[in-house]
Amino acid sequence: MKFYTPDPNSDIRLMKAYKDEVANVYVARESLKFHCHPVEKYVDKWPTNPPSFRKSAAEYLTNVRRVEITLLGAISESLGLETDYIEKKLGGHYVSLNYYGACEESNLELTYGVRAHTDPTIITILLQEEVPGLQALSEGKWMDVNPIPDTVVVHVGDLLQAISNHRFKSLVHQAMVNCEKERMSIASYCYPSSDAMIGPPEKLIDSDHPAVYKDFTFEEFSEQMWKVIAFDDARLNSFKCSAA
Ligand SMILES: O=C(O)CCC(=O)C(=O)O
Ligand SMILES: [Fe+2]
Repeated sequence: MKFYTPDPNSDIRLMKAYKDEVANVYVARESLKFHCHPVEKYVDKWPTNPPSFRKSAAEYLTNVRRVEITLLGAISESLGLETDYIEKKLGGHYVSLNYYGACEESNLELTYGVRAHTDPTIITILLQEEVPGLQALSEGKWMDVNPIPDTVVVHVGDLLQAISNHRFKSLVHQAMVNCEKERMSIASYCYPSSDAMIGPPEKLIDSDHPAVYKDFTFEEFSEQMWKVIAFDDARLNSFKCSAA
């Protein structure tokens, strides 16, 4: 338990399952979250048990970063922007190793892995092992996103929604638990640097697409996130052009 800390700014943090007394649900996820870019800066803080952990994590996370940059290049181009438009905004990278224990049948109805949310990221790359549990909201209905071997899932996060002036919408998703098998996943959260300007570029604003958001920095967004406890893109509301 040496990684357990209530400090949200810690470079590495173990988070336990908890009961949400207000909603009367149990959130079963246990996760180890840590900063991972650049790897050399943070690797000394990572677990040493099992002994292969640091090497395997460094290799995986370096490759994930490469995939992210390629994807962000393709996303930028699809928006008619320079290939490196989003890459230039990149800053940190945070990872969450998620563990969901199998649930007792009598508790299943009131137990979630993770409740419905969007990610406060540009994109998230999720690797699931073979046990299903991820669901995405599509046209008002929950859809299972079952694992496919050697395949990652890419979530659009709130910040890509803002940068793209709503051409991309952040994905509402949740993780369910089951009574038979524990489940694990690795979520890699891709963040801008604190001074990066988020908000739509001129090219994405016209009379058919008025600017949805003002310019704001990732630092301002992060401050806001601690003030408004929202689980979805309501985190962006105070940056809307129509906001008072
Ligand atoms: O474990 C999953 O399938 C989802 C995890 C997730 O949504 C997250 O870490 O943000
Ligand atoms: Fe998520």
